[in-house]
Amino acid sequence: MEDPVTSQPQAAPVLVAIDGPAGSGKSSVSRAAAERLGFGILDTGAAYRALAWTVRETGRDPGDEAAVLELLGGWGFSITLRGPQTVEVVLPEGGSPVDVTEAIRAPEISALVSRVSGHPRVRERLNEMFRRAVAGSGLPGVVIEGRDITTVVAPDAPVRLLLTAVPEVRARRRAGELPGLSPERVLADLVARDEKDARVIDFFTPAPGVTLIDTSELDFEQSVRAVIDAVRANAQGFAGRMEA
Ligand SMILES: Nc1ncnc2c1ncn2[C@@H]1O[C@H](COP(=O)(O)OP(=O)(O)O)[C@@H](O)[C@H]1O
Ligand SMILES: Nc1ccn([C@@H]2O[C@H](COP(=O)(O)OP(=O)(O)O)[C@@H](O)[C@H]2O)c(=O)n1
Repeated sequence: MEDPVTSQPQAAPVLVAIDGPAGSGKSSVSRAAAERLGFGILDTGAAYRALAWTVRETGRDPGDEAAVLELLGGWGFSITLRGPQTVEVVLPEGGSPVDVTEAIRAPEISALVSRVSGHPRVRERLNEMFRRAVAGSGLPGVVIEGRDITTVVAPDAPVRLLLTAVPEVRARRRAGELPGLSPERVLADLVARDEKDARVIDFFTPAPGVTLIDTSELDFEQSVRAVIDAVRANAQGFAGRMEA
């Protein structure tokens, strides 16, 4: 890709890969860290959620891999890599983009998404989409967060982190965002989803070379600092591209 001003080839963005279970702080902590570093952020879970939303909206069977792949052929997806998150999809039959930023966080979508994300060929297609989005972003760096970023999507990223926290802490945090649901129900839903997701990818154990950050005892600001410190500790060769 060329720099539009200088016409020189642009350097590929520095990648910071972050994985972790539900409620570990991946989205919120990674976003705050990315903003301070002057990097973009790609929330891959939002893509799986948007796909699950589309599967539901179009009445497809989430357990039918061929049906989900067929849908992907005509599916449009876009997500902002900087600033407030906006997620849009274009349905396979076309039409204007639909803003699903809020809708994809609904508990019905959380309950459905593991069925859609469990299909290996669907994962391959989304992974290609993630790599293209990052490579063509024109940004100095991008934090990519999800479940298999450190191991599958960007195993060669110079910074690879696994964020975690004990289930009770993660559920308490998530319950704070879902005031209509009891903490017990939130914990049960979160543990059930982690179990389903963990059948496909191990996001509890750091792979070789991945730094584990346990945020159970850290508040939000301490967690952001821990991520930035870990990025700095691995920043040989790209320190000049970070703002923080
Ligand atoms: N270390 C922390 N201390 C307190 N609250 C946190 C911390 N990390 C995340 N949170 C809050 O917990 C909730 C879930 O975090 P989120 O980033 O959505 O997790 P994930 O993306 O891993 O599911 C959010 O409301 C977030 O602000
Ligand atoms: N890289 C990823 C990211 C998300 N996912 C799936 O997408 C779902 C939603 O991801 P998310 O990151 O929004 O979930 P939370 O941790 O925010 O609750 C997960 O439960 C997984 O099923 C995945 O399979 N691989």
